[in-house]
Amino acid sequence: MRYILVTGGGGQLGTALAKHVWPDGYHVVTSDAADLDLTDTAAIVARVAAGHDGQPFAAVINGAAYTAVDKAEDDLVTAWAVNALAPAAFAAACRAADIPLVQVSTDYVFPGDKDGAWEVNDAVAPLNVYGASKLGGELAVRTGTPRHVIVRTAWVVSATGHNFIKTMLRVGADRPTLSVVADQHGSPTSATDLAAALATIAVRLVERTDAPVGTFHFSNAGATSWAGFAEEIFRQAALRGGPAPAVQPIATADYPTPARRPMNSLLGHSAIERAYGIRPRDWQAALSDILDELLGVPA
Ligand SMILES: NC(=O)C1=CN([C@@H]2O[C@H](COP(=O)(O)OP(=O)(O)OC[C@H]3O[C@@H](n4cnc5c(N)ncnc54)[C@H](OP(=O)(O)O)[C@@H]3O)[C@@H](O)[C@H]2O)C=CC1
Ligand SMILES: Cc1cn([C@H]2C[C@H](O)[C@@H](COP(=O)(O)OP(=O)(O)O[C@H]3O[C@@H](C)C(=O)[C@@H](O)[C@H]3O)O2)c(=O)[nH]c1=O
Ligand SMILES: [Mg+2]
Repeated sequence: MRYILVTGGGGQLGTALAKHVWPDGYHVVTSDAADLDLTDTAAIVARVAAGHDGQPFAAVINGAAYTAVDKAEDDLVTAWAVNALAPAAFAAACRAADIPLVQVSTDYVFPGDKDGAWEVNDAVAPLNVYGASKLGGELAVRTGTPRHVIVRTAWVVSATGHNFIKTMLRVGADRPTLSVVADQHGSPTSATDLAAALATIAVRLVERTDAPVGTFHFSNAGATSWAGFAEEIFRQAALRGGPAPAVQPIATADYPTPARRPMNSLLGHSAIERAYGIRPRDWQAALSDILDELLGVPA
């Protein structure tokens, strides 16, 4: 049996990685905050070294993070502990055990001032504490262990956990109109699709010493704004008897938040397709699967 340690077992991605159908012989071992506190670097190193059921881990996927973007502005130390120092501990432990590490990062490492999609070698310049702390995690992994893959993703959504779809459905049930920013652009990502991509990468890293390493981007295909995303959520929700409030497009300036966010965080997929043959499906199709789970299949 090949055991893969997955952190953030209670989060969107960790849940999807546990549900993913892995190849025969692979088994996911999840950890959550209750059994492995990621602010405790010694505990991280010990956990990776301990392996599972008398065997060393075959790989680690660090799916946990401090993801509360606005709260991070006032909680710098915890954000950096979880998003930067914990990945450093995973890198050190994976290097010592000679096993691959898959680290998940974010579109928020980019400043958002590009016209087209961000490619993997574009210059990073985070606008907020969350993005800066995630960049710290990238640097720790990139310099800490050679057998690593960093996958930047964006706008992660699923039927479980906290995310934009669930917020829109909850708030949309109570209000006739929702104001949503229309000038921030990006690509929504199904946690299920992301999990499948990460599983492909992890298996290849485990089985082939010549598997591509480095930094890649994964999101669902296509681009939208948060307002465009909200409109499509409600269009598809209405087909399932869900809420259908009007979406009022607004400017970022009219929706003040503690953290600044990138105006364009669209991610380019050419690197992950070239290295791993991964081609994401459209975000609207991924959304449809999530709404099937949340609201039922349309009549
Ligand atoms: N959500 C998004 O829109 C995006 C996410 N990403 C990245 O994707 C990855 C997965 O995100 P996602 O699944 O959405 O995140 P979630 O917020 O759904 O889950 C994060 C998980 O991290 C755990 N965690 C947080 N702090 C600690 C800690 N101190 N010790 C142990 N566990 C901790 C949480 O546990 P608990 O709940 O128990 O605190 C939770 O299970 C992360 O690396 C994130 O940065 C990238 C781009 C977009
Ligand atoms: C709820 C709500 C949000 N918004 C805006 C705020 C923000 O610009 C945008 C999305 O809101 P969220 O709270 O989901 O944004 P946020 O938590 O910043 O989402 C980010 O999370 C981190 C973890 C990432 O890595 C990013 O890829 C991204 O997904 O929509 C509205 O305009 N109207 C609303 O009613
Ligand atoms: Mg959020």
